[in-house]
Amino acid sequence: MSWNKVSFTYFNVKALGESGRLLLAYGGQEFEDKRFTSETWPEIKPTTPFGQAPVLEIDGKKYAQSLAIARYLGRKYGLAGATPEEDLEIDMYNDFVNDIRAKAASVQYESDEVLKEKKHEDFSKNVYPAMLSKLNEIVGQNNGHIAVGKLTWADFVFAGMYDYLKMMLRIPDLDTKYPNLKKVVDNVYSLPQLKAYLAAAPKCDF
Ligand SMILES: N[C@@H](CCC(=O)N[C@@H](CS)C(=O)NCC(=O)O)C(=O)O
Repeated sequence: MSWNKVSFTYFNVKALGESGRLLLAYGGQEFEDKRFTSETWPEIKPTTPFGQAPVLEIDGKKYAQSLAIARYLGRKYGLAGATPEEDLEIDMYNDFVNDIRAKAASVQYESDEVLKEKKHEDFSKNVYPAMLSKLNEIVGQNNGHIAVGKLTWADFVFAGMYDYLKMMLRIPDLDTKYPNLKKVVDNVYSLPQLKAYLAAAPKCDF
C-alpha cells in the first residue's frame, strides 16, 4: 500500500524516536520530520494516542509506541525475520536491549537525587556490566547485528538510541569497553540509504 502523507513527531533528540526516522529514511519514504521542544509539547501531548511521543502519522492515522513502529516499518522494508522463529529471536534480543534501556532510565529519571546516585552506583557495579557483556557477546555471535546474523529493524532501534543509552549509563568508554555494540551503530549509520537523511537531520547529542 502506498501512502500519501507521512509524518514522524518526536522531541528534537534521537532516544526513542530515531529508529522510526532512520527506518522511514531506509525505506525511501518521504516524511515530515516534526520535532518539538518541551515548550510546545503540552499542546501536542493531548493529540497523541497515549500522551507520549514518538508518533507516526500515516494518511491521518496516528500510531504510537516506538518499538511497535520499528517492528512495523521493519516488516514493511524487508528488515524482519524470514521465519516466525527469526522474528522471535529479533524480538527477544530487542526486548533485552529495552530492558537495559529501562534500567538506565529508572536511574536517569529518578527525582530523588540521593537515591539516583545510589542506584547508579549499584547498577554500575551489579547490573550494567553483566547485561552489557551479554549484549556484546550476542552481537559478536551475530556478525555485528543484534539478532539473526543480519541487518534487522532491531539494529535500527539500538543504533538510534545508542547515544541516549551511553548518556544514561554514564560509561564514556562504552565504545571500547564493549566494542561489538559500536559495530551495530556503525553498520546502521553507514547504510547508503540513510546518507541524505543524516546529512539533513539536525545534529543531536543523544
Ligand atoms: N513506550 C513508549 C514510551 C514513550 C515515552 O516515554 N515517550 C516520552 C519521550 S522519550 C514522552 O513522550 N514523554 C513526554 C510525556 O510523557 O509527557 C515508546 O516506546 O514509544
